[in-house]
Amino acid sequence: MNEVLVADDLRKSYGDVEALSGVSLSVAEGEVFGLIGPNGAGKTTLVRALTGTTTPDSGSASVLGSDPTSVDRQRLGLLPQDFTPAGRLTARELVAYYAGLYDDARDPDELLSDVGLADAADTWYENLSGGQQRRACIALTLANDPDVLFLDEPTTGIDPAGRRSLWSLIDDLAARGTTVFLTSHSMAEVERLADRVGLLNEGQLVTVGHPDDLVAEHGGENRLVVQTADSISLDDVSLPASLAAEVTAEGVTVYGVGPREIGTTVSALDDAGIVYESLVWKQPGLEEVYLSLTGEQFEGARPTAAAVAGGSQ
Ligand SMILES: Nc1ncnc2c1ncn2[C@@H]1O[C@H](COP(=O)(O)OP(=O)(O)OP(=O)(O)O)[C@@H](O)[C@H]1O
Repeated sequence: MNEVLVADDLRKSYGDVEALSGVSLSVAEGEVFGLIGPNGAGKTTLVRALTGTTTPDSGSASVLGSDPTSVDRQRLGLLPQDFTPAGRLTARELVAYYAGLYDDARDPDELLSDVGLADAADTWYENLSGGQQRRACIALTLANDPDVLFLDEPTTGIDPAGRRSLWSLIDDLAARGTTVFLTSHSMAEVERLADRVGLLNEGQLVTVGHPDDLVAEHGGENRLVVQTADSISLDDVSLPASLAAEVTAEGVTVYGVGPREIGTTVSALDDAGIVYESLVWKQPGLEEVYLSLTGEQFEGARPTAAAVAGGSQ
């Protein structure tokens, strides 16, 4: 594996706040690595340590085999979370300005077209919508056709269609060998883009893995969420032994329901005379992984045995 990014026991404190408490990871060439975690978990601090914009208290980092402060800037792209360029330049002028900082840069109009801003090339940055501004910022980070791209919450404020087109752009970049280090609060974004995901919580990397593997390991069970008009009792519901059900404020949730058990479960509810308004089958995703590993509660976690009516044999 050709390691492009390496963090080794990185620690960084701001006064009493320990933003990074010994983070180690490595990212391979061409990989899209998604970093998730609650507000204040240390994601931006980690990006800053990897890009040489902050100095860790201890530990080490390397990018493309060099210290982040001495790596060839021509090969890196960085979109910070709170980046605001000059407002009284048009989108084209802005991109051309940033392209001018590099020996070898891409064509500004091509960059604007890549991020879906070809029609807004002559609009002042300050007159672009919030989502268009973010897209213009992404175009700037691509001016030098970087080998490694850091995107700190790239699609915040971008509408769903714009977000999807940027996801395709990131896919294309990764397919061409660009290594992408992405932070995001959108689980859908990370699930869609990342080859591997790291969950940072209180300065520590709690888990790292392929999204599917993390979901299988930490995501909990499939469940059938049943909404009923009236409150119900589970006394007469005869479920297969592998399933468990819980009465909720909305009706009943049945846990452990695989695709093959949906029919049996619905029949058991019908046989017990339960009248439902809606039935939704839910599979766990990265959101469930996130919530369970950060210790937050979420609807759909199988409750403790005492609160659950188990199935019959
Ligand atoms: N320059 C700084 N001075 C003081 N404290 C800081 C500084 N930068 C970060 N912190 C603190 O370090 C912790 C981690 O912050 P960081 O911005 O890395 O988190 P984050 O995971 O990126 O959060 P968010 O999702 O809200 O962007 C927070 O408690 C933050 O207040």
